[in-house]
Amino acid sequence: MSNSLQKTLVLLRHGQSTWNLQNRFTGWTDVGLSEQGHAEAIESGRRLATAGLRFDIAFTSVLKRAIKTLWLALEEMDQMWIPVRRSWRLNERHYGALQGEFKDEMAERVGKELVQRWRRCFDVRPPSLTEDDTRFPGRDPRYAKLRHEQLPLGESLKDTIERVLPYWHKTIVPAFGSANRVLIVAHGNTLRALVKHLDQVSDDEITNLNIPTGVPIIIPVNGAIQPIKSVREGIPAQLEKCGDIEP
Ligand SMILES: O=C(O)[C@H](O)COP(=O)(O)O
Repeated sequence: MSNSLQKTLVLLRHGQSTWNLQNRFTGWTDVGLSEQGHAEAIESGRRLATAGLRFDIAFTSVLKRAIKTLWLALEEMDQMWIPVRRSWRLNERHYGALQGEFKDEMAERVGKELVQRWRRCFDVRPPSLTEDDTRFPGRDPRYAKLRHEQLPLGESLKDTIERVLPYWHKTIVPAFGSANRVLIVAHGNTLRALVKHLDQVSDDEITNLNIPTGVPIIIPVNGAIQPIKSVREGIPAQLEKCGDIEP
């Protein structure tokens, strides 16, 4: 590995999932990729290979839509051999009792404005699960090592940031010590959390940011693992605002 290489972080949201396609709140529900999502993942690998990027390590969540996207992208780059680390801390934001609900049906029930607030406002939590709910993560063996207080019942973006950033600081940033190119394949809201941190986006402004599925965001970083230019410039512009009524 040459140390003269520009250190680069790439963020990639998983390809479209079957529940993105059905427009359902997903969160920690472990759904697979749709046919389109599968194609998006392969295309993301193609784009990264065309950009000449070779990775030293990859990070992902413990949810298969992200893991499969990573596999497909690495396969396309012929880099399936690189080390991969998975963590629950990169999981999508937990959507509480909304998980499984259809977003448009929910908007008819409670109003589009509230649905949009749940989805995009910085510190608005979705309605909570209870621990006897089958969707409670404490019932899932992959979370058996989490402390009770780490098991979410429903998270705001603020809560999500609070569990993503310790992983960023303790595990991902140190990985750059021996790696020049680091790939993170994660989820819409965990990537919003990272972009908020990297670009120092205000709590208010972050409500405008949406991360598209399957589009790699290429971020050259300096020695302190800070972006050399604005991360948001590399992300297609979005019109959503906190509380806005979506079309
Ligand atoms: O968990 C979900 O429903 C999606 O992955 C992200 O949904 P959002 O765009 O409504 O936050």
